Amino acid sequence: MSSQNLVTVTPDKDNDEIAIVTMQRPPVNSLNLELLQALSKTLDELSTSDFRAMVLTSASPTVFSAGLDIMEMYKPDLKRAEQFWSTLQDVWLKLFESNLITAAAINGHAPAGGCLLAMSCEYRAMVSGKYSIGLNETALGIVAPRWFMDCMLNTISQREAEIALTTGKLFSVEEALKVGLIDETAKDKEDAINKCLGFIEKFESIPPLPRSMTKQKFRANGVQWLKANKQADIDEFVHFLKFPQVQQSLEMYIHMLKSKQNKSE
Ligand SMILES: CCCCC/C=C\C/C=C\C/C=C/C(=O)SCCNC(=O)CCNC(=O)[C@H](O)C(C)(C)COP(=O)(O)OP(=O)(O)OC[C@H]1O[C@@H](n2cnc3c(N)ncnc32)[C@H](O)[C@@H]1OP(=O)(O)O
Repeated sequence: MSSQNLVTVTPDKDNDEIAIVTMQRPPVNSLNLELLQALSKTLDELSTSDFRAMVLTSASPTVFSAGLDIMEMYKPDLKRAEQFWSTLQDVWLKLFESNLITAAAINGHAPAGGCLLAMSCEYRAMVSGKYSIGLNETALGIVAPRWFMDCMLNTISQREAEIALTTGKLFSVEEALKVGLIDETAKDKEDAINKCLGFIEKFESIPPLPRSMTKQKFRANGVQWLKANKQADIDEFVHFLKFPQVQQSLEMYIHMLKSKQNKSE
């Protein structure tokens, strides 16, 4: 699949100022360099378009996004790893600071980088079911970067965030609702999108510029840190990948994912 097809943008059927942005990298929308590049390009295009709002969702029936593609971190080509991390930073900055009204229709699992994308939006409706969402990096033997943490702190309390991150917690849909990691539950993807549209409607009579400026002021802290430390953050990521213990943890995690599959056959 060419990178052009990894993300689709379609106007909402009832309101052509709202973009439905769909990630479609089977099987689980894991965020590899190409999907991140497609997201980055889409966010650029949206920022200069007539769309005033977007709903981020996934074409998978059970997974919003499985987070970063682990294969981008396991025994990586270091030049590509730099480009990968830099593109992830750009996607986060563009989405978190977007002038558009942003909402996530979370139609399935959203671990780690998947949770980051959802938290970067202003509103989250998640389909009920046996899905999970959270920053589970420590469970993989890796450390969520500071700006992942800042993003979670923009969503739930510091105490909940610290416990969740140190334990690598993946919240069930009910737990996520209780701590405020999601705003609403939905019965299916269509319902989740409709709930996001309901959130977007609240801004019908609010002028866009003061709205987006207010949002950006609320979000300035985490953003300023990353903008000032972009290269240092890339260097730290690449350095981190060189640790044998990190590679070992990733290898074990990949085996675990594969054996999980064998068990259910
Ligand atoms: C201070 C130092 C700072 C420096 C920073 C350094 C490091 C930190 C770096 C980054 C932070 C990391 C962020 C991340 O996002 S890491 C990724 C975390 N993701 C996960 O843990 C999710 C793993 N996946 C799952 O749990 C499940 O797949 C699922 C999402 C619940 C879906 O389950 P389902 O049963 O539907 O699918 P399968 O498990 O059978 O998967 C199908 C297929 O996809 C492969 N796969 C799944 N997830 C990933 C992934 N994240 N990356 C790559 N591949 C993935 C899986 O292995 C199967 O592959 P197969 O070939 O066997 O079909």
